[in-house]
Amino acid sequence: MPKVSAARYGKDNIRVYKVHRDESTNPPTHTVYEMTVCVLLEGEIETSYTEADNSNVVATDTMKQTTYITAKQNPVNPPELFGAILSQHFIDTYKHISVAHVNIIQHRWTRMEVDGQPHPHSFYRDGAEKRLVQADATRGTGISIRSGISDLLVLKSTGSMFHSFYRNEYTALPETWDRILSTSVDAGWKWSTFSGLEAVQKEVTQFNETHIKAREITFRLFAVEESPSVQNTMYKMCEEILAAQSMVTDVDYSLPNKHYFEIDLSWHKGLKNTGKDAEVYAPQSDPNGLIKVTVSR
Ligand SMILES: O=c1[nH]c(=O)c2[nH]c(=O)[nH]c2[nH]1
Repeated sequence: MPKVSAARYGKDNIRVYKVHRDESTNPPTHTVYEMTVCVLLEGEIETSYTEADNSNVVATDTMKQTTYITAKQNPVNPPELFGAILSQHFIDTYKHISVAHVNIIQHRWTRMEVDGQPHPHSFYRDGAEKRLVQADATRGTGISIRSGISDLLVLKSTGSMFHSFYRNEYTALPETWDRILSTSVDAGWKWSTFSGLEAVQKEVTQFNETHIKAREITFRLFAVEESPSVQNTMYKMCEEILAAQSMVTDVDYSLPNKHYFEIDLSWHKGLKNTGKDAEVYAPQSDPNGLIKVTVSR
């Protein structure tokens, strides 16, 4: 007899925008937030699959409406707090729901500078980088949160090496002591499980601080390190984030190695464009290296 061994369902791609208006300035200063939310619920929902029993189905439309109402009635910044409030709501409200998974992708709206002044209500998208939160409320356990960043595209034009790697008859790659290093940063830091919403609220200032710190560590080590490999540089980033925030138990990075190939132009009038003479390179779309790590305390 087959049985449901895992099931969750919900609403994905719930797009939410919220404005905060500070009326104490003239004109009022607006701060805007935009996010894409996914809510997935688990619990005693098997019979909706096996017996067409919808009596235990919280409609995915209800999840969307709940997301809007929760955003209206609560802060959406930091997104970790909003995710915790929203996920806790579902297990508090529905006794047959045991786990609520809330995923938040926060998009960038950076304030414009106009005539050297921060503009009160105009913003621009300064890149594809996203701030991420996965907040999961589990009945009887608490709220687990992973914060992160993704799609942060970076490049350094020197200060990266890759040599002394394993060589055999399948190895074509030459060693290099000076290469271009480019990646799209996807990083996360998992917080030790919060006992409940109050525990999240108590630490609310830590989330934005740690986001800023993790980003700063990523930038600084990427830039300053004489990188011997993607592996070693990402490990050092993890170590520093763990050292910077005692409530973080695990840090993970997933880094594509976006290759830039030298182009030999010597066939054209002996043009020198390799080694120390290399100036024009061919950026590669694919294939790319992909290096992942999780470092735990
Ligand atoms: O930093 C790197 N790590 C690798 O594992 C690898 N493999 C490769 O071909 N180039 C690189 N670079």
